Formats: sequence, C-alpha cells, structure tokens
Amino acid sequence: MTSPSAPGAHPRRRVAIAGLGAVGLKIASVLDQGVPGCELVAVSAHDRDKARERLANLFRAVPVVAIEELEALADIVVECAPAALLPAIAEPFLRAGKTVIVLSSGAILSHEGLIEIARAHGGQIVVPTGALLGLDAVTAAAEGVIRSVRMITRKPVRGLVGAPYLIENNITLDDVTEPTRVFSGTPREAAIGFPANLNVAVALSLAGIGPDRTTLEIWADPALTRNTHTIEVDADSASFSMTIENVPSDNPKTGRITALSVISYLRKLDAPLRIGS
Ligand SMILES: NC(=O)C1=CN([C@@H]2O[C@H](COP(=O)(O)OP(=O)(O)OC[C@H]3O[C@@H](n4cnc5c(N)ncnc54)[C@H](OP(=O)(O)O)[C@@H]3O)[C@@H](O)[C@H]2O)C=CC1
Ligand SMILES: O=C([O-])CC(=O)C(=O)O
Repeated sequence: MTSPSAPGAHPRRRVAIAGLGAVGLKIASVLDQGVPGCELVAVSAHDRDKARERLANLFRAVPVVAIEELEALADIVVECAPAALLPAIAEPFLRAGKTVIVLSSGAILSHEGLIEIARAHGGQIVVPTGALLGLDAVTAAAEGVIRSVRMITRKPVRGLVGAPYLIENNITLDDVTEPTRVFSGTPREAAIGFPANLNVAVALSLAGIGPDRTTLEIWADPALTRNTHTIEVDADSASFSMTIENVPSDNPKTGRITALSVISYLRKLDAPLRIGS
C-alpha cells in the first residue's frame, strides 16, 4: 500500500530508515525536507529516546519503532545499521516483495540467502554506489568481459581502528608514521576482517567479477584526512581507473557522500529525466 497522490503522479513510496547514525540521520533530514515521490514514515534505532531527540527538528513527526515493526509501515527500507542486523531488517521486506536499500553491503556475502528470498517473492535488494564511484561503468563492463578489477583503499588511521582483522593479527596503528599496507586479499576476506570499513569493496565486487576474483589492498595513511578509494578495471569494452576522496561524516569511518548516494537513488525513482544507470 502506498499513500494517495495527485492524478498522473506515481504513488508515493513510504520509506523507512533502519539505523539513525551518520547515514540514516542525513537521509531522514533530506526526506523530511522533501524528495518527490517519497515519504519518510518510520525510523528504527538502538537508543529510541536518543533517536527521538535527533528527529525533534523534523517538520513532520516520524515514529521511532523496533526493526520488526518497520515492514508493516513502509514500501522501502534503507538499511544503515550495524552489519549484523542486515537479515532482521531485510528479510521481512523481501518476503513482502518490497525493496531494501543496503548500505552494509559486506554483510550480503554471509547472507546470500536474502537474494533467493528476493527472487522468490519479487523483492529487490539495492546496493547503492555509496561511498564509492563508477559502479555504473563496472556493471556496464560486466555485460562484456572484465579481465580484472583491483581496488586500493587508503584510510586515515582512525578510519580503521577496531577492525577485527587488525585485532586478530595484533596490528597496532598507534605508531604508524608513513603509509602502511595492512591488508591484501579479496573483498570476501575483507568483509569478515573489516565489516564496518570495506562495504565499498564488496559492492564493487558484486558489480564486476565477484568477491573472490576482485583484489583489494588496504593502506593506513597517517597523513590522510579522507577515506580514499581507487578502482582499476580492465575489460574488453574499456579500461578505466577512478579515485574518490571522501570527506568524513560525523562517523569517521563513513564518507558524507554515502547518504547522498541513497538520496540520489530515491530521487531517480520517479524522475522524468534519469541520469546514470
Ligand atoms: N556501502 C557504503 O558505501 C557504506 C556503507 N556504510 C555502512 O553503513 C552502515 C551505517 O553507517 P553509519 O551511519 O556510519 O553508522 P553509525 O554507526 O553512525 O550508525 C549506526 C546506527 O545503527 C543503529 N542501531 C544499532 N543497533 C540497532 C538496532 N538494534 N536497531 C536499530 N538500529 C540500530 C545505531 O543506533 P544508536 O545511535 O541508537 O546506537 C546507529 O544509529 C554501517 O554498516 C556502515 O559500515 C558506511 C559507509 C559507506
Ligand atoms: O567502505 C565503507 O564502508 C566506508 C568508506 O570506506 C568510506 O566512507 O569511504
């Protein structure tokens, strides 16, 4: 069910946000200001009182509810919560044939059954470009033959602290004074070792040649203030390399552009002129 709309217009999509941190709060604020065709209807957060305070300045009051209450209220959910919550957030929407926009894209690899649920029930998992760039070019190249995809991520030390891979391998970054490679492997391995830091690598791998053939390096660079991702693609249609330097949001692990990527996706849903695939 969607809300009524003007004659000739698309039905309004009821949007829920699961997780009200750096990404969720920005999306809530922009939806509240108005995105044509979309209506913010519910939000979920760990600390609901804190969430109500954070939403106090919205023009339209929005209920703060438990994750399991979201599906009954919305047509689309934006998952922007800790990765472990992905199945609890996504599954009810997918079983109802609805859309889930996934920011914790690394968690898809350990919950691939969600794709089957989406297929069986007519739902859709959307992985936005998020903090990366160029996924339109990578998916286009994947229609032909991609020979290789390589990603090099450089992060300020504070963008990496707490990653399980660093803890398990006793890698301390406190004394790092020059760029240091801390990981070389695949997005599948990084999704486990860096669950809050490398969603972009998994998104890239899903767009291109998969989480086992894509290669990834992670560098800690004490001189950097921005999370910086470079992708290099060699395909039979084109070769390209691109770099993005992300201005951090309130969460130093998360670039500001992440939330904007979701907003641009929502804006495109009903746009009479749609740019980019
Ligand atoms: N795909 C991409 O390009 C990118 C993906 N990400 C990923 O997006 C996700 C969100 O990032 P970000 O906004 O920076 O994260 P934050 O840590 O800033 O926010 C996470 C939010 O999830 C909430 N949360 C925690 N537990 C629950 C629960 N049980 N029910 C409902 N909400 C809960 C927290 O609530 P509370 O505030 O009450 O504790 C918090 O508001 C992360 O997984 C991150 O790794 C980030 C950047 C780029
Ligand atoms: O990949 C992520 O999850 C976050 C990230 O690197 C960024 O915001 O630049």
